[in-house]
Amino acid sequence: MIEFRGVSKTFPDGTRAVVDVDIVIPPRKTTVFVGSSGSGKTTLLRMINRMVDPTSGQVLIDGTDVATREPVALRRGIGYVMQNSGLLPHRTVIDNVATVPLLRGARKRDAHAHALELLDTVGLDRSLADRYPSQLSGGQQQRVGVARGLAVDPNILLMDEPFGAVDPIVRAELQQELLRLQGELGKTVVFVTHDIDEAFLLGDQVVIMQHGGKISQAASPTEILANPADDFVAEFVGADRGKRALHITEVGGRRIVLDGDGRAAGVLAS
Ligand SMILES: Nc1ncnc2c1ncn2[C@@H]1O[C@H](COP(=O)(O)OP(=O)(O)OP(=O)(O)O)[C@@H](O)[C@H]1O
Repeated sequence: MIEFRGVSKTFPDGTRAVVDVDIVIPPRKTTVFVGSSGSGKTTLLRMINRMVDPTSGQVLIDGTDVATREPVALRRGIGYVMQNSGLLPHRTVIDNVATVPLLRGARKRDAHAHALELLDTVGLDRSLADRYPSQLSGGQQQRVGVARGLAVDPNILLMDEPFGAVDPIVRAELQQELLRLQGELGKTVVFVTHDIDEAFLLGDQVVIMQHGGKISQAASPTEILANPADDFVAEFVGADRGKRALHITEVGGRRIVLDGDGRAAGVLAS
């Protein structure tokens, strides 16, 4: 479990990125931070692995304040996937995936064997292992990024707009793939997006951030759609447009919430 207790972040130039955030992120579920540009989503995410430290308040992982953890060691135990994959351009796919395990002292042969398995896990052909990132499509690069994030077998996987830079069809594929993976792996996933449809599709818990780094609502997609906390949320999720008359359908054993246009708005926990 990850817990934010009264967390604020003011950058040295005076920008108040996050203001007094209290939130519990349950284990083995996907929590999505969604909001417009500059609402503090990335800052909040980065406080989990100490890429950013709060100005006040605490971030706890399983009851331990991350401020007491050595940042590099902390980061090596938490998967991190970012937009544009963040792959090292001069290293092959397999070396990119194996980077952190090798830094942690794994033997090269073991790290590579595990990296190949991870390519299977994220749906990539092993024949791509010796390519360089520039020789892959955008969607393939993102899959390598996810494989790299999983390479240390983390309990927590942080994903910062991981599908933001790919076209809509590939994006939909990657979203489905993440739902499948999460069904198998059951990580604590914290995901940042500015796309409310993506948030509702992927999130067990959706955290709606408003400009100025405050949380407007944190709840399941269905709760948010049924009972938006305020006018900001209602407008942000489109509830005011009457488009989201919800109904539920079953696809592949999962209960999917559809909006008035028949678009997937969320998946109900079974
Ligand atoms: N290092 C920094 N120094 C000063 N201000 C910063 C710094 N990093 C972020 N900010 C500011 O803090 C606010 C929140 O930024 P953050 O990146 O967390 O937002 P976001 O919701 O993730 O936005 P986006 O969707 O555009 O990535 C913004 O106003 C941003 O300009």
